[in-house]
Amino acid sequence: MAQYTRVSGSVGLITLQSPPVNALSAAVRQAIVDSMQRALSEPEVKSVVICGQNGLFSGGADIKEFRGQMSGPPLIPMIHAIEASSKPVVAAIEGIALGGALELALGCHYRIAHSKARVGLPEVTLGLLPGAGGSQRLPRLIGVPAALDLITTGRHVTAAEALKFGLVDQITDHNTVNVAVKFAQRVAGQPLDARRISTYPCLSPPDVDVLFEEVMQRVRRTARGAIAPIACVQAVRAAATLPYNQGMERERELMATLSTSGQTRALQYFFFAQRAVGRWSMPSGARWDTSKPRPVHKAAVIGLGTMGRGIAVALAQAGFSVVAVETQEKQLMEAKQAISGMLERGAKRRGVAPALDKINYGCNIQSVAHVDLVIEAVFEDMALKKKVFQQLSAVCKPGTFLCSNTSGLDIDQLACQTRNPELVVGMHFFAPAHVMKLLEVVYGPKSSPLAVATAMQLGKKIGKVSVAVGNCRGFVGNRMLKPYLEQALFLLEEGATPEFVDQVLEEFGFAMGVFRMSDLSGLDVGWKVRMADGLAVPNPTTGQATRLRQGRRYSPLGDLLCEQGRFGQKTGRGWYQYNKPGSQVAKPDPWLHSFLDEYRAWHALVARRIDHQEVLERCLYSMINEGFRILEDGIAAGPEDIDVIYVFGYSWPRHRGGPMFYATTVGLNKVLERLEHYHQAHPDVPSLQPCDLLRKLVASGSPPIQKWREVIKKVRSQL
Ligand SMILES: CC(C)(COP(=O)(O)OP(=O)(O)OC[C@H]1O[C@@H](n2cnc3c(N)ncnc32)[C@H](O)[C@@H]1OP(=O)(O)O)[C@@H](O)C(=O)NCCC(=O)NCCSC(=O)C[C@@H](O)CCCCCCCCCCCCC(=O)O
Repeated sequence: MAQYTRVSGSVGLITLQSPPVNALSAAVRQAIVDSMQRALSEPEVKSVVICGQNGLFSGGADIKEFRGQMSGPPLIPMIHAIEASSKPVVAAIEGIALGGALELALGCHYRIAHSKARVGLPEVTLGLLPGAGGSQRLPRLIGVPAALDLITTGRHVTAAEALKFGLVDQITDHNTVNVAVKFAQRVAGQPLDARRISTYPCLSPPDVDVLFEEVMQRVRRTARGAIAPIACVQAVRAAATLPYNQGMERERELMATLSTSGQTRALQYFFFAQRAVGRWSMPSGARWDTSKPRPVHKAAVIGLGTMGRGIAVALAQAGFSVVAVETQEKQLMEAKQAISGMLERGAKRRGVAPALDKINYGCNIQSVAHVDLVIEAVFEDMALKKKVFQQLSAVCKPGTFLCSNTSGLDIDQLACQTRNPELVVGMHFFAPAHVMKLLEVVYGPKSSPLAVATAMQLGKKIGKVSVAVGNCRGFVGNRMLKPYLEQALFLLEEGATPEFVDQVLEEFGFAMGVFRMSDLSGLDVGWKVRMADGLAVPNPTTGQATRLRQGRRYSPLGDLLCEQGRFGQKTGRGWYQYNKPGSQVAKPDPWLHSFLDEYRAWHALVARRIDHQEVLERCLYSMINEGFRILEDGIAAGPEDIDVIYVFGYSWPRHRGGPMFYATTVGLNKVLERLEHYHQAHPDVPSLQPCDLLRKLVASGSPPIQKWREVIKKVRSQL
């Protein structure tokens, strides 16, 4: 757990040993305490170095331990004892020093980092604050503004940036432990009073109150209801205004609130969920650890509209050679210009050279003959996509993976157009594709584990969080979006306004309510799909029949707006009005309110008062219910997959863990009971009918989310 050795005659070397990230578990903390005692008691030892094994200092407190009763020596007194030591202690930071690990390093008298190391206090991302003295020592060491930045964002900084801040004393390109040992020998016997950070005054800028006010306002604006960023500001404020001991007391109080909050439980769940989705499996039994990906060197993108452009940029920025194809010369030139601009802006932001030479442009599909993988991103039209897949199958070299960026069409139908259907998968990016982190990798019944593994690995290489999902209409994300959108429309019919529904959803934590989001994406997208499905029909017969289609309740409100040319932001009118087409500032539209009044009158609907609770329950529980159906159908392997898709692709507030985790915080029995209630009131809305898996989970005592897979297995084996 930590090895103690004496090196170079007079240096006690404590090596943290707890794979994979040397987290500061109870056993590691005990070993540090024991090793420090030994180092202090051995007269030959004049100084101490703390490092981590395998080139990695430590990933901080062991997050798994937060779930249960804490045992072993607590971090705070351990770090105080190190700081109070009469012999100098040097932290040798390789790889990472995050959270509690950086707090440990701040308790040391000196910090030496490898040039490639990264340090940070990411506790805020787990719904916590640096609760082992980090919120009090960091501002004393690097000043209030820099500490506020690091602690409220949780961002990792490079060794070079850490040196600039004065967070580390030295950086090296050589063996960090050797450098630290030599350094420790040099400083042995020197006075330590000036090296104990807790004794430093906290130097604040003269306008510190204004600074805290500004930061607090920014944090409140961006936190979307998360409490940890606010507590982080309060803790740093305590460092700036109180003596160290009182600041520590404030840190403890704030930490006590955060560590017992539902938000930290959600964020810790999400931390592990993000990692769990990499361990994908398919119903065939194929898995991440038994399926080897094939290397991709050269990729192609077919269709250079908004999505294709973003995908080409994401690939080129990650170092892939890209062939970008658009069949019309004029569109190709426009796309080339747009892509070059995106690459240049991205490169400027990251301080690197733009990867312009990574992309070759072509008008002819023949130009993709030699690539390893193609991503088709043409219009969302099955006939067109089928044609492209036939052409690709004829043109590409044997073994080329053929992927579609469809957002919900049947992957199997595309695979059937090719000679090698096992090489076909969906790669569903989210707009803007070079920015959004999510990638749904969609396997059809014929997709091989090799194709899935290759797409998953490619996703990782271009910086995406990739989730493997099965093939069905809308896959996971868009399939769950359907009942959510549908409920929002029904609520308008029954008396709500777009502003009210959006306000409730934004207060819940979504970056954008459903109507603002629809205006941004374009109302015509869904309209075209509904027309293709025979749902949206021009001039339907009047009366009740227009609100009942294919045997279920249907709201034509979206279709009616589209018939008026109101496609959202791009036309300057949608659920809201905008100053001009393309503007992003949504304003309530009196025209829309009269339109809703007329619509209700026409259909003899009496507007009623709808409250916050009903908006949340109907929109979210119908979506969650669909999530349970997706699990039941085996489209997602586990609830973590759904939650990761929703946080990264649909702006679900991370501090609520994702829709399936949220259901556990509400209580599965409550979700079931409310769905039953709403289904009784709206029997013609099938998405409100609670699904079997939800009933089974409630009947089995609502097990914790980590145990759902066992129940899902049982339910699926009974089908
Ligand atoms: C470290 C990483 C950057 C590595 O990334 P990489 O991509 O290489 O690998 P993975 O992310 O896949 O990780 C590999 C593997 O390791 C697991 N793991 C990673 N970090 C941890 C960890 N810290 N703990 C446990 N496990 C970890 C990970 O899950 C993977 O395994 P899996 O099986 O899931 O595949 C990257 O992993 C990373 O960023 N890690 C997280 C780093 C982090 O966030 N660290 C901060 C942790 S929180 C912390 O340190 C808190 C401190 O401030 C101390 C708080 C002290 C509390 C004191 C109590 C105060 C009192 C309050 C209560 C008072 C009550 C009262 O008074 O009444």
